[in-house]
Amino acid sequence: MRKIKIFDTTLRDGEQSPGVSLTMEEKLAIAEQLSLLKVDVIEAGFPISSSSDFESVKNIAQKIRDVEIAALARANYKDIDCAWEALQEAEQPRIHVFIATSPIHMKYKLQMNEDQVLERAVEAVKYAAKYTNNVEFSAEDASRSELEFLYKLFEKVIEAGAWVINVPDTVGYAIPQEFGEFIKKIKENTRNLDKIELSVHCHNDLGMATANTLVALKEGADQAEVAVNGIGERAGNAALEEVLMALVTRKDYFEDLVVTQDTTKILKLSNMVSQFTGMVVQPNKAIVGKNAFAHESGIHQDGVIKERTTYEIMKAESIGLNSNKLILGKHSGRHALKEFLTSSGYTVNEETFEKLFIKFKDLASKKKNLNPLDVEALINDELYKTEDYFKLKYLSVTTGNTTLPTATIKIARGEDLIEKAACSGDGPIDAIFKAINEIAEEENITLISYKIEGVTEGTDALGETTVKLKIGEDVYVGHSVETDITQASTLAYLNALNKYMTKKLQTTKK
Ligand SMILES: CC(=O)SCCNC(=O)CCNC(=O)[C@H](O)C(C)(C)COP(=O)(O)OP(=O)(O)OC[C@H]1O[C@@H](n2cnc3c(N)ncnc32)[C@H](O)[C@@H]1OP(=O)(O)O
Ligand SMILES: CC(C)C(=O)C(=O)O
Repeated sequence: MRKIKIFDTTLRDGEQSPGVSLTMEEKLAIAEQLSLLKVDVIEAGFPISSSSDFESVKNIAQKIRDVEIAALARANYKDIDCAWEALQEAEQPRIHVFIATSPIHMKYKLQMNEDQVLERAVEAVKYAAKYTNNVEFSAEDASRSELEFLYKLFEKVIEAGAWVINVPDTVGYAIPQEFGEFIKKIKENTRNLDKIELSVHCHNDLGMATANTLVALKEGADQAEVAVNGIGERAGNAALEEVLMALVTRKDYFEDLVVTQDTTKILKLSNMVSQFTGMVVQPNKAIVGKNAFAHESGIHQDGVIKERTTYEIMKAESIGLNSNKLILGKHSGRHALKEFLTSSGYTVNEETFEKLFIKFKDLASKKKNLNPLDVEALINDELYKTEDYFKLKYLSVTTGNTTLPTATIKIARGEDLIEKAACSGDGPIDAIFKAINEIAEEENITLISYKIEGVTEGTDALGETTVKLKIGEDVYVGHSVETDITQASTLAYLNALNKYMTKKLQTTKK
């Protein structure tokens, strides 16, 4: 039997998805869920890339136990020092050093030749190994690199102290059979590779990240680098839920491979990542899409009623879908909500619980059929909200086919200064956003996307609103869940602005 390690890079490569910017609280919440799912390694960030990445890695390293915490570093002393500083309080720290090895990357990007890259890689791994014996080395763009060069380089970095060798398909170029052969050759021709761990990190540019990962594991790789919902640079990374469920569901095929994760935590984690990143999961997405366990056509429904396995290869409960048997509604009391929180893995103090209970009752009285996802969205909103610098006090919107859409809004700014604005717009939402901008008085705010989706079906569905604002150089994702879509849009816009203000005020204090 061979234990496969699941290395999650949602917080590092996942956060490299265009337009995604997670707050520290959101990153910590995701890390907590990853730890409940029992991933083996959490790549918490790339500390040198920004002070907020540094702080997030540090925070996660302090708080998340029983999991290896990795931090990324280029092959230079400054990056490695910074990664190590951020990892100081980690129970099981890992420094992840990388350098590109393909002719294209070496020639054009690094402007280095093979000897220089080899020397730099060895020097960097030796340096990182002074801090910890848990050093991972990645040969960026390995799948487009010369094999002979990789054998030599890997041997040297293993000698220098690397404990994990990672083979990334950085640009998602590999084809499964070919990638399997590639891994096999690396295993056969690299001296001492059997004494350490071999990893793969596959991107999805041609839609083959999961397939490439699985074939590599079958050929002897020990670790799969994945991200929740398959998010990541460009078309994303191999999806955690796909790799994991493939290994579990096709145990007959992957007979000698063992994974130790709790798959029932998948759906909650997927929802959280989707909510915080604003990257909505496509309905037909494998494992976590809302259609993944739904049957629409009669012949399929008939089959499933007679015998579930006719059309289902996995149980919905195995990923945490419908596992909660308590029906929450407007007649539910504190005990039921507490039970829901506990069984969903949330721990809250009494004060937060009371706030949540009031919000829950309010929601339940507006919405007849509460679904567990509605309640989870409400909990996430309450638990991981940012400081409310701008607070909504009053909102009135008039619109109609013969009326100019107009929004009147009152917002508490900072401690207690109440400001008022009234604006008209192309539609009610446009009018609301203009009125908020008038009060916020921030220059260079650009709305780059606005999305509203029903969390559940029906006209009383919760509107899950996601707003992305570009302010200066950064993108801020605001999120809100309400039954009233004008209110949801206002709160999502304010949420994005509050994230911006939190960052701005933190920077001013420093
Ligand atoms: C495949 C991957 O996912 S790699 C991780 C990608 N993630 C990121 O890039 C995170 C966000 N990045 C950033 O914030 C910035 O790029 C920073 C802070 C990391 C670096 O910023 P800058 O110092 O301004 O450099 P910039 O990004 O413009 O260029 C990268 C430099 O690193 C060099 N470099 C790239 N990879 C490596 C490496 N693995 N080891 C050593 N040097 C490297 C490049 O050659 C270039 O060097 P040059 O300035 O001498 O030409
Ligand atoms: C840093 C490495 C592992 C990476 O993200 C890639 O090559 O895609």
